[in-house]
Amino acid sequence: MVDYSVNSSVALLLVNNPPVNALSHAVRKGLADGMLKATKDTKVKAIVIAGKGRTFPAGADIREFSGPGKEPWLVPVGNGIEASGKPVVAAIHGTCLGGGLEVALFCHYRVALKSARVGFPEVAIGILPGAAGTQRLPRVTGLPVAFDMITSGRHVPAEQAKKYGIIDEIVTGDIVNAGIRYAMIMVGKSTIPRRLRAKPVPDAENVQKYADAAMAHVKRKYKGYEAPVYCVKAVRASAEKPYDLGVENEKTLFNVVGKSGQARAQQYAFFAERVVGKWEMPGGNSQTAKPIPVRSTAVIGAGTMGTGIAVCILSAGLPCYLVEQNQKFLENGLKTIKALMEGSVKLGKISPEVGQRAASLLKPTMSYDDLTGVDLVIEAVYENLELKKEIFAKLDKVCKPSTILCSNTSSIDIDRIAVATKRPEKCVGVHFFAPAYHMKLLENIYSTKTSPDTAATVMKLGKTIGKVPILVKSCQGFLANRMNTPYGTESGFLVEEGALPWEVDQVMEDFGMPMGPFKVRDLSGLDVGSKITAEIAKTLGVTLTDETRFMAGNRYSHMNTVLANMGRLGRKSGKGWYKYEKAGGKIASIDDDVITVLNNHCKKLGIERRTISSQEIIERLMYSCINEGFKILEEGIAKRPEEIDISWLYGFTFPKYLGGPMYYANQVGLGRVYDRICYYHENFPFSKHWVPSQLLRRLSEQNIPMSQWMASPGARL
Ligand SMILES: CCCCCCCCCCCCCC(=O)CC(=O)SCCNC(=O)CCNC(=O)[C@H](O)C(C)(C)COP(=O)(O)OP(=O)(O)OC[C@H]1O[C@@H](n2cnc3c(N)ncnc32)[C@H](O)[C@@H]1OP(=O)(O)O
Ligand SMILES: NC(=O)C1=CN([C@@H]2O[C@H](COP(=O)(O)OP(=O)(O)OC[C@H]3O[C@@H](n4cnc5c(N)ncnc54)[C@H](O)[C@@H]3O)[C@@H](O)[C@H]2O)C=CC1
Repeated sequence: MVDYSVNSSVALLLVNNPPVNALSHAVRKGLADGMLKATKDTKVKAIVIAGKGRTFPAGADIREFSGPGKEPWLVPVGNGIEASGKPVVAAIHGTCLGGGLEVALFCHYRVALKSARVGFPEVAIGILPGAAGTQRLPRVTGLPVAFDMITSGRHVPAEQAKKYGIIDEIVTGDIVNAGIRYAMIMVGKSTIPRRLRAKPVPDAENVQKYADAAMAHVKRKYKGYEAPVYCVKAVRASAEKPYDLGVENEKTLFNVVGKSGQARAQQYAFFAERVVGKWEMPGGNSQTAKPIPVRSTAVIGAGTMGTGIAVCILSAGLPCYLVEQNQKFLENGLKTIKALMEGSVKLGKISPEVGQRAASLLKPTMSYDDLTGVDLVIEAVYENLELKKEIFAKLDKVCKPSTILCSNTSSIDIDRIAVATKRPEKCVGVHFFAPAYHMKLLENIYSTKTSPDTAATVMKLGKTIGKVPILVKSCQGFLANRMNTPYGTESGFLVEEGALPWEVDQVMEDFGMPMGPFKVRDLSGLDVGSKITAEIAKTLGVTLTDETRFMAGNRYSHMNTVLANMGRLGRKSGKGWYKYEKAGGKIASIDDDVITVLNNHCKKLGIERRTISSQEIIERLMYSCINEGFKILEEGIAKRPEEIDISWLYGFTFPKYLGGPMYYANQVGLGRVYDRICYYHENFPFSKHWVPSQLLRRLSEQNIPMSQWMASPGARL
């Protein structure tokens, strides 16, 4: 795991643990043994630590965190490195993260390729740097940078890291050779002044000010997450305690936060994100399918979604046609894209060069004939099957035979659109989430005819444009919207039965959702929901009135439309489920008028309002969705619970510290969740979403935890 060699007078400790050279037990042992050997060998005058293959160690082996762990721990290994009288150089390429950066900070010198990145991403997996990183980084960078890097987990490019003092020199060429050259220059120099443990933390007297600011920041930005709070406490101690006590304190904090449910959930989410990249569908999978190269693209429709999607594509440096039917909409769309790109540059999401290049990559047009040569088209016009079919038929005629035709439809079965073409195998759904330039989920949808190569192409495109792509089978609403539907429906029923909108919102925000369901409705507009309901009613032949309580035998709440009909459209009209400081305002406050409307509505319907507990609110909103999630698995719409959890984490900003709704269900206990679903089914027989999933029933009755079920696909159904 650590290859040892001596090159003239320099010993090389080359970590060899693909793919990311994680600091597993064998690597730690290899480093300790290598240091011992190099120290004893009188011919060795300096030592280089580097990584073989793609990277310097990218951190501890996260999989080891679920076991008891084994000595040697990283701190004693690091102490051995630091105590060496022979200069030790970390030669860094790729990603030097977490424990990897801690190893580098134990070394006396650090050189890096310009393309390398360093960072402490532990906070993202619910822990803190536990091998003295919280004590050593502040001694190099000072407190503000250390607080920022450790609580954000951001990866810092090598040149920036050099400015912070983390990297001593940017080198070129082969990293091992560059490390050895640098080490030879350091031969004979005392290592004592390079030992970070003995250095003071700069500006330590102002620790209170920096720590308070950091704590206020993390409590606001990472509300509900425990790890950032622990990170602040650990870094703070670096300025308040002698080095060894600071390290002890870090260990104590690490042991608490590292054993928390949040850490386990966040580590599950880390691996779930990687699992969904290994997709499978009838006829192929991520290993066997071949994506076609995408060098040019087009987006049809310059509305809300089309412009957002174009921004994603342009930010990745890909050329993009933007096609509209209406000149004014096209001009407005271009203005939106320009503003969004400028905003991305300002926020540092893209470089100014990429921002400038976008102008030449974007090709607005009103003519489909320009699209002959593009590799991939994304349609984002109104949600209307006939219109989408018309566009797909047109694209099928003008585009070259290899062009992949994608639809951003939020609900229409892809098969129903693909029939309009002679290339159904090249038709696929690519469902972005609003705002498309911001939300990380890309829900790719295969139809009965989509080929694995087409699926591979959109999965790869997702990664290229910085999204987390998942692949699911087509059905009405697909995975994300279908599963999320009971969340909205049940919140509507809860306010009819006695809860107040702000009570429901508060409970769900305390649960961890960034915004309660009624604030979300106000944000997207009550008219939007009301129009969708009206469309469904039309299809079902139902005439909606204020007294309507059922649609096609299913319970229904008309309250949203009642408010929308009063002109209460949400934020945009200054009133909705809440009232706002002005039309377009953002500050929501409780509105007594809504209570009056609700009371009148309930009186009309003969509903006696009652007190509803927080527990019931969470169960009704979450368990109804979880039940649907199990049906989605039963039907093979998603292959694994990980696809479901990722869709909620990145499509609906479900808190990562709960892992995702399916992981959460497993934590609650599938038996309990199933029993409560049965209870609600008995009490609310007219809501289809409470009909218990058969898969959940089986897992619950046989007492099979989801983790076991996930690990043995053969046991599925
Ligand atoms: C209280 C608990 C008791 C526990 C006892 C043990 C105590 C030990 C004390 C430890 C004290 C030290 C503390 C410490 O050092 C903390 C850490 O270092 S935590 C880890 C920090 N590092 C990270 O979080 C990096 C995570 N990885 C990434 O961000 C990306 O993988 C990376 C940027 C490195 C590369 O990205 P990319 O090229 O896109 O590749 P993939 O992401 O697809 O990864 C490829 C492959 O590698 C697997 N993998 C990646 N990182 C790790 C890792 N750190 N451990 C294990 N495995 C890792 C990844 O899952 C992929 O494999 P698949 O098989 O494909 O899933
Ligand atoms: N708005 C949202 O939050 C989300 C919407 N979607 C889906 O994305 C699609 C687009 O939705 P929005 O962007 O919200 O709609 P939108 O109404 O903002 O924009 C649609 C645009 O398409 C243009 N258009 C219509 N016919 C056209 C044609 N024949 N050729 C070229 N352009 C044409 C219109 O002029 C309009 O500018 C829909 O299918 C919707 O269901 C998906 C995810 C989220």
